Amino acid sequence: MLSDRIRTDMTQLLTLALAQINPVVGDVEGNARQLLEARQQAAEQGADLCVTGELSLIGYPPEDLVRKPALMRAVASALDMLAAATADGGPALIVGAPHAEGGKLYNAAYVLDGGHVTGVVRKHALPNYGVFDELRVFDLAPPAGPVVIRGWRVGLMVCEDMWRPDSAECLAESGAEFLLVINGSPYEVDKRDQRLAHAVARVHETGLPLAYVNLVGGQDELVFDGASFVLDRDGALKVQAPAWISGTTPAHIRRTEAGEVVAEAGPLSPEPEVLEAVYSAMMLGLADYVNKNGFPGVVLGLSGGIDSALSLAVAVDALGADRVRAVMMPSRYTSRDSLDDAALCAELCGVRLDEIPIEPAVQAFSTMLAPVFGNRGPDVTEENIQSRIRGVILMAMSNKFGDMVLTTGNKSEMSVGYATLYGDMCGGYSVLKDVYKMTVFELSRWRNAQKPEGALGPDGPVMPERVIAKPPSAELREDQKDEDSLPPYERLDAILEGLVEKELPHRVLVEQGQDRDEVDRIARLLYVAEYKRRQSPPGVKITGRAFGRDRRYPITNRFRDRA
Ligand SMILES: Nc1ncnc2c1ncn2[C@@H]1O[C@H](COP(=O)(O)OP(=O)(O)OC[C@H]2O[C@@H]([n+]3cccc(C(=O)O)c3)[C@H](O)[C@@H]2O)[C@@H](O)[C@H]1O
Ligand SMILES: Nc1ncnc2c1ncn2[C@@H]1O[C@H](COP(=O)(O)OP(=O)(O)OP(=O)(O)O)[C@@H](O)[C@H]1O
Ligand SMILES: NC(=O)CC[C@H](N)C(=O)O
Repeated sequence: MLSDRIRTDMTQLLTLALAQINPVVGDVEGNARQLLEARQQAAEQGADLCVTGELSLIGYPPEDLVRKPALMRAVASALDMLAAATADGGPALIVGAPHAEGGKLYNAAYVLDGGHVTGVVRKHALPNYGVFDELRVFDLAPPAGPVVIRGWRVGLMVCEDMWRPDSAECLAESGAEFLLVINGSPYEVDKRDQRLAHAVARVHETGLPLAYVNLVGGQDELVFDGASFVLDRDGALKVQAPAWISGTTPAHIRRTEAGEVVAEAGPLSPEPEVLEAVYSAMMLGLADYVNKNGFPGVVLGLSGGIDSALSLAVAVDALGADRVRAVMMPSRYTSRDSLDDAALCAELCGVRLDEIPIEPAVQAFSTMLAPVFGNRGPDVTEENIQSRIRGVILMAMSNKFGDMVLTTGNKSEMSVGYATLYGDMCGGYSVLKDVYKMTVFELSRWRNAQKPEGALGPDGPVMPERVIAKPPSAELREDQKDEDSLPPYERLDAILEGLVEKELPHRVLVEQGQDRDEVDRIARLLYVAEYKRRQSPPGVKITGRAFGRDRRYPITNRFRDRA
């Protein structure tokens, strides 16, 4: 190790390994093994310092788990083991872990080197907005000075610390040579631009290079996209690690003869385009949910419609065709086209398709309920019974074979409550929950034209063109079309975009060309459907206003926006 240090000092070069690991929340031993593997890779790349993401030892976000004394005991023994492992002369290791001190609990970065803990930096800025609730479980620490690692004064920060100026300012004033940020930053559309904007601002304020290391992988609704990077002291992007995959990317920080510290050019992975990123988030979110929770695979209802066709494609790409099974459950309203389209989707994706007609169950319920319903005519009750029968069948398949039910509702439907409680809403997880119907069309066209990196599904199309082109229908009554109950999806999604994503007053939407009555009606449906959303399964967060933690409204709520 001594010879390594001398080499580093002589060349004035610090080699970092930006290690994107995929921890499982609560699996301290398994995560510690991943940290050792990352450090091994870093050693093979000749790194002096292996850097991992925020709370890499316990997974992020740990929520109330972090307050369990038994978890903290497991953390302490894992840190002892990891510190001891650094006595071998290999790279120093930065691990994200909770840190208890003076009766308080901090979200911290540990520096392990030469067999010891050589530094602990506590997070100063705790995010408490959107999906984050860190003030609930962690205490705030004052901004800190740099930590010395292998003769370098490193400005170490934890995630949100980079999103405000004070930590970086304090580090620069107290002599940091470069900024190093460990992150648990979940993906959302445009998130990369947000991160870069904050990182560039910190670089410009301090004149220091900045290295940013993120986690990768799915944790319930959140998906961490990796995409770690390094900026030079002028804000130029010098290293870009790949999005969506675990692995270790080398980066070099150099002291020049003029006494400046610069980031050297290294690997630059291309930035995925928006649809590819959204699709990758859905794949990784589902794969990690299913695998980390120990399901053999998933089962879903395949109707011949676009939502279940796209959900099937994502599942096959994420898990492989042999871990996905589909069920067509025709009723008297199911068209020949729907039967054919479902069969074609299953064939294109290479999955097993079972057919279970629901008519016998529909008849049985009709007979059973007739004495109570008396002479009341058919209405939405009978529509929902069909949807619920399908839910019962899928849950029975899940119970019998162990596969998790993949629910298929999209954000447009979940916004206005166009789904049946305990019917098509039943299931364990959803990949479309946070994408509007118009995006479902775009994603389907996109996936038919290309296969994303890492996908396990077919090279060619995943659904016949007709599934994308035909008018959406729930087929719960004769000739039913979604547009009988809802505005066309172009209009519906534009209104929802305004109401949900941008929280615009109705007046502004009307100024943008929307119809006042339609906006008021959709807003009412949005408020009224809150009860359904509270009972809906979790699903991949894609937008900045995912239903659930990002957007919290009361269920019991008489407010109506008149502005
Ligand atoms: N505030 C509240 N808190 C708790 N529970 C509340 C509630 N308000 C109603 N409820 C309960 O919810 C029930 C109504 O909800 P629910 O039974 O789901 O039924 P509902 O929302 O009335 O009907 C479902 C709608 O979704 C459409 N759909 C169904 C299936 C698939 C698709 C599709 O295209 O994907 C569309 C269907 O055509 C129909 O228009 C009430 O009878 C009541 O029991
Ligand atoms: N005939 C069917 N066979 C199998 N599953 C069905 C059938 N009809 C509906 N489902 C399941 O219920 C979900 C809701 O479907 P529905 O057809 O009512 O509306 P949708 O939101 O337009 O969905 P899709 O575009 O998949 O048809 C479907 O995605 C599917 O999982
Ligand atoms: N874990 C964090 O502190 C994350 C918060 C930060 N704003 C982000 O999304 O990247």
